[in-house]
Amino acid sequence: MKLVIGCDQGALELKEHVKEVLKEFSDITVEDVGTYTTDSVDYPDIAEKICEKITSGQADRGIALCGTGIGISIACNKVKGIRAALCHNVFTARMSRQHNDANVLAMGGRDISFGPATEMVQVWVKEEFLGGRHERRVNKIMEIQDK
Ligand SMILES: O=C(CO)[C@H](O)[C@H](O)COP(=O)(O)O
Repeated sequence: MKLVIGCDQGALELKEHVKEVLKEFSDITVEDVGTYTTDSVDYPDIAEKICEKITSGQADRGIALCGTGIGISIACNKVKGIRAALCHNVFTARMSRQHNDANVLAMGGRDISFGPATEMVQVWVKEEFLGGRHERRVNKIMEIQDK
């Protein structure tokens, strides 16, 4: 799986931690689209970079990080084809894959500590979409963006 990851200044340390976690998965490659310093940036710009990688097929899924995860998830969800899930624990991370087929995991660097983030990422990259009734609902979500 090709993963793209990005953050603003509110989640720089969490991004570096998540990249370390992802090194344990030999079948996952990670592209980091920034930001790379503590200088202030605008999270919608990072969201666009992450989503462009996914919608162009250069990445399968993404991890989007800002201070709370809220802004960057809102921005990602403006992009057609993106289902960004702002998750706060292992349960929501798992459900975002099983029920929502989320292709972007959003987390807050000022909210989630490294321990929970480790488990959330480990679960999220491996969990599969269950399909069935959930597929019908996800399809309806995707139809909304075409209205
Ligand atoms: O969480 C965020 C958006 O939802 C941002 O990371 C946060 O607003 C950035 O704040 P600051 O400019 O003070 O670093």
